Amino acid sequence: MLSVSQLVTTAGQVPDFDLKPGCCLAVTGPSGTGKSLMLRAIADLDPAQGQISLDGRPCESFAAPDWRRDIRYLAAEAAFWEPTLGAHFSVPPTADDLAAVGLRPDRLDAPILQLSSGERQRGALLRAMEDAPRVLLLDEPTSSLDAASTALVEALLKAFLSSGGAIVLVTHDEDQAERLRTSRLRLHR
Ligand SMILES: Nc1ncnc2c1ncn2[C@@H]1O[C@H](COP(=O)(O)OP(=O)(O)OP(=O)(O)O)[C@@H](O)[C@H]1O
Repeated sequence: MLSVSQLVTTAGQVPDFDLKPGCCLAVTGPSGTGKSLMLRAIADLDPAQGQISLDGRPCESFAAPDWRRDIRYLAAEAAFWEPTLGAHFSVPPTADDLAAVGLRPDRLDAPILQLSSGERQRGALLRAMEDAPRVLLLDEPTSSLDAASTALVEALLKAFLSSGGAIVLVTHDEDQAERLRTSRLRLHR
């Protein structure tokens, strides 16, 4: 489904990989080895050399919004530009959607600045999963979460994989990498 070949970011060369539907590539490695730059390059947010394709179709042949609709990037610190979480969705998430990540319905209408970092992180993940993307590029998606919320998010990600989605997961949590991954990539200095 997602194929990455000869990718070079400003941090260096990324090993080639192919990701099939239902598969999760866990990317680990010391700080500063280019994990985030790799995700940003795949999302076509930063210039990079190399070939990236989806279902055999090269990234360059997609209009940028179409590529980023299919290949959804969630930054380690997600940006918000509307006053409330709910305003970031084209269709507001249902109570069940919110419960899947442990968010109370009233969090949708609270000012962004009144959300905890964990609530913002879970809200940003729900937003990234809106409209059924094909691939999720996740940069430390549970870094602000307690164990219970992390378990909810991991269950949601497993359901996404079961439905045929694919994930590139950057994480410093080796146990999480082992729980979710179908393959591993370790970046070195
Ligand atoms: N836009 C940029 N231009 C040039 N260098 C950058 C840019 N963004 C990050 N870097 C540098 O590239 C290197 C890799 O950064 P990156 O954020 O990808 O690391 P990382 O592996 O994700 O680290 P961490 O685990 O701390 O999040 C770092 O040395 C960083 O300072």
